[in-house]
Amino acid sequence: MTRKTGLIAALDTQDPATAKAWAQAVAPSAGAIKLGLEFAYAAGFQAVADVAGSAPLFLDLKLHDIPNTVGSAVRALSHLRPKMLTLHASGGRAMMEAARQACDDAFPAHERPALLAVTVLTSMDDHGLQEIGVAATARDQVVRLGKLAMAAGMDGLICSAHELAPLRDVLGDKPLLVTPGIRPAGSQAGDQKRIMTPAQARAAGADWIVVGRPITQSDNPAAAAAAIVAELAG
Ligand SMILES: O=C(O)c1cc(=O)[nH]c(=O)n1[C@@H]1O[C@H](COP(=O)(O)O)[C@@H](O)[C@H]1O
Repeated sequence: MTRKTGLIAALDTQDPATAKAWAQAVAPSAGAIKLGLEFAYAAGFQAVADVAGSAPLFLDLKLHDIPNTVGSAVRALSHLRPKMLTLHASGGRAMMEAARQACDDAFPAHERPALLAVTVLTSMDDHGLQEIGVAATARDQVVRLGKLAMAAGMDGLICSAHELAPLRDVLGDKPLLVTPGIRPAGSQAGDQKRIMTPAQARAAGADWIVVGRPITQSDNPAAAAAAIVAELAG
């Protein structure tokens, strides 16, 4: 099955004016903008609402706490009407079920965000997992958490593009699969470990790719985002 792969632009900054300028620059290319921990902590949630006014919002707060707290947090965020909302699958089944319940309670049915469970951060590799006591490979751990997350009612998963094929094998077409750790050829990997190019991620079956610094740190963010979308279309 050939999937259409969209671009989510990660606007990681502390400055509302910069975020607004980037949001405008990527608007013709990106299907959504991602605002996350850095921006929300520095600029506050009113600024999140202001920037998101112009584009569908991927709200990346990576919730990870006891079920009651995560459920309450989802309710508290509902006024922002995100299109997608992240939480850590490693928070466990009950935590994810609490988020699902809160989402179903607090959002009108047609405005419910996609709940996306982060499996294994794309900045981790097998060695990094061993250091935190996980003996499984990143690939096996992603599949394990992916199955758990979908059983707990999540709409999709955040993973690296390397795990798209094994996840599709086990879970089929239903989950929305979103892949950060995307690097156009020639760009710096930085802290990302499990990376692929936009074209490789599309070929592997991503629904969305998330790209931050290769766009925001380029001389021309609008052109960088357009080039990524052209690569996805190619
Ligand atoms: O949840 C995420 O979006 C996320 C999960 C993950 O495993 N890896 C990951 O990089 N991200 C986010 O995706 C973006 C990637 O940014 P760049 O590395 O600058 O392209 C950042 O905003 C990260 O917070």
